[in-house]
Amino acid sequence: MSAVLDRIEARLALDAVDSSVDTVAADAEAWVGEARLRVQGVSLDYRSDRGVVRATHQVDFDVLPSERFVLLGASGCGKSSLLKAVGGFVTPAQGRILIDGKPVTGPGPDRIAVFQEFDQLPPWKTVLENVAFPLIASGTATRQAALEQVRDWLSRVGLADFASAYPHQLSGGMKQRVAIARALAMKPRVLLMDEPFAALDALTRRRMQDELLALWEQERFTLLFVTHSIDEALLVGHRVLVLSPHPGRVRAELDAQGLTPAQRAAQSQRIERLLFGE
Ligand SMILES: Nc1ncnc2c1ncn2[C@@H]1O[C@H](COP(=O)(O)OP(=O)(O)OP(=O)(O)O)[C@@H](O)[C@H]1O
Repeated sequence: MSAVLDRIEARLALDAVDSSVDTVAADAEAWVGEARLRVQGVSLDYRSDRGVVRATHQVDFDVLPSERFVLLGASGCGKSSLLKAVGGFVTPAQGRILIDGKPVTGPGPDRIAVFQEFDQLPPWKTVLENVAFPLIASGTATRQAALEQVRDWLSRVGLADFASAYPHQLSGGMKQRVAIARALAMKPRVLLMDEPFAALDALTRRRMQDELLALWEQERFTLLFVTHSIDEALLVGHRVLVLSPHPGRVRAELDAQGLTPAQRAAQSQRIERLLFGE
């Protein structure tokens, strides 16, 4: 794992030397063996009575193990569609998606998603049952083992005292913590997060971002995170993929790790120019 992190640091050092290079295509081949997730030339179409809507056009990116990778773009640029495609819920019209080198052909317990909506938790199940359900239903753990793991996960997200509460008894932030615990308990190869904090108030959102980063420090999970907030992208991501408006195409891939406040402000302005023009 540390070898991978060393590679990321080496990559960042290289990019610092040539900050005019937006994409990492130049040495992509050297990374092939290490990518946890590969998205190659992915175009996504939706068919309706009114014809075909192209959501993304020939999008490429790689995510390394333990990397936090962010998809950023304006509303309608296809961020959620890309996440759904990685989740196996949408089949690409062009291109392919690989997890650990194997093509994605449908949903699977190796890719678990956390969404923005608070109603992603079945309201008739307690917090404990909500987190245990995927572990037991997928056969990942026996009921006994699942319940032990769940108690551990609830402690890690600060909900040890709420195991027997129902979702309607929780705040929005607490519900998102349950969803995160439920996802991480499955130890997914890639954790998918679709604007998970967008429906929270600003203070809770900021706290949840910090908590997510603290959990990542402990668990080093691989994260694909969707947002339309430049600040959130630069806070959460090691790398940020900026997508153009509808249909989404790759505008740039930027480093966001270890930035000083001045560098972060510069990256933020750069992203604004990419998204909105001069
Ligand atoms: N089920 C669907 N049927 C038809 N068109 C769809 C469907 N889902 C998404 N689209 C279209 O695909 C495009 C991309 O949508 P998507 O939700 O992926 O964008 P997004 O970047 O996640 O937007 P937002 O930030 O508003 O959630 C949009 O034009 C949208 O209208």
